[in-house]
Amino acid sequence: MTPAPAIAVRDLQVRLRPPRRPGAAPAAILRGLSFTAPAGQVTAIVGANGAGKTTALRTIIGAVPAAAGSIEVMGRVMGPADVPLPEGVAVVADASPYPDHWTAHDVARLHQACVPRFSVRRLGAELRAHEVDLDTRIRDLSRGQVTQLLVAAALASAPQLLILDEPLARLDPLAREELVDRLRTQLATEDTTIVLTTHDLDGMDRFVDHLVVIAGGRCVLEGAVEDLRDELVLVELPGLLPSGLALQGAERIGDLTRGLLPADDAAGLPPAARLLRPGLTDLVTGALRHARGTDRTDR
Ligand SMILES: Nc1ncnc2c1ncn2[C@@H]1O[C@H](COP(=O)(O)OP(=O)(O)OP(=O)(O)O)[C@@H](O)[C@H]1O
Repeated sequence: MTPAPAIAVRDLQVRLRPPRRPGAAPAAILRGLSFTAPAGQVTAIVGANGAGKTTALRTIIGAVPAAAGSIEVMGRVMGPADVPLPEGVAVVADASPYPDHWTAHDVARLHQACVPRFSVRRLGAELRAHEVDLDTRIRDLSRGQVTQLLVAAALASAPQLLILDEPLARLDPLAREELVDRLRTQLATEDTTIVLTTHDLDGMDRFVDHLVVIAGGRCVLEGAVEDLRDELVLVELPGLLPSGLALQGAERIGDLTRGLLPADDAAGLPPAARLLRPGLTDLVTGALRHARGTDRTDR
């Protein structure tokens, strides 16, 4: 049974005026985006650069106004008025929201004043584990260390729902692996729902439960990863595609044509076809290529 959604977004429309062009008409950034993030699971929101992932997260947390649609976070209907996020939601933005002359001690004081479950001890332990100095001003930390500070502050809030925008982008490979492990532990020990945007799917197959692929401000693929891997097969065929056969997100790799097909349609494939279980990256790249209409079958 699918768990109740921690986040439910329906037909979300966002229009934004291009920055530094006050006279320009607002452009449609989200165009009817719908998806859910099941409670107690890890949802990854992925898509091409500029697809609208950050805008979606910023709209969900109330930082960007929606032109239409509905958002529910842990059962609370958000917007259009200034509805605060429910208690128990922590957000790791893609940049520091704190004044850059602050240190980790200032961040701790702020959270202590506003978040009932915040643990200063946990913040300190998290930062010391990653060798981030608590007395250094934010402007003197590296970008990766700032990410560590934002993640540590979020984890020290003992959140029920943790929303992270591109948390892996600025981390070195080891720190990235460690963060995925920390989030896994958080999920296992505190049953925290995790929703993150990322471009980095390497090693995420066994971490991500629910996948949301966004292209052009809409969701083009959504589902439980294991269900999607059952419902779609990755087909590899030598040579060109036989006429009448269309693979989703098809690409040519050397002499092979490779793409996704609903598992129910696999019976009609030529005998030379190899059928594989798609990984997370196959699902995402296939969906994005298909959404772009750049399926390459004839070269
Ligand atoms: N404040 C803003 N005002 C106007 N347009 C914006 C604003 N923020 C983002 N956009 C535009 O909205 C579109 C989506 O941007 P967004 O940052 O949501 O994409 P993204 O999927 O997170 O991209 P990336 O993977 O590169 O981080 C882009 O075309 C961007 O230029």
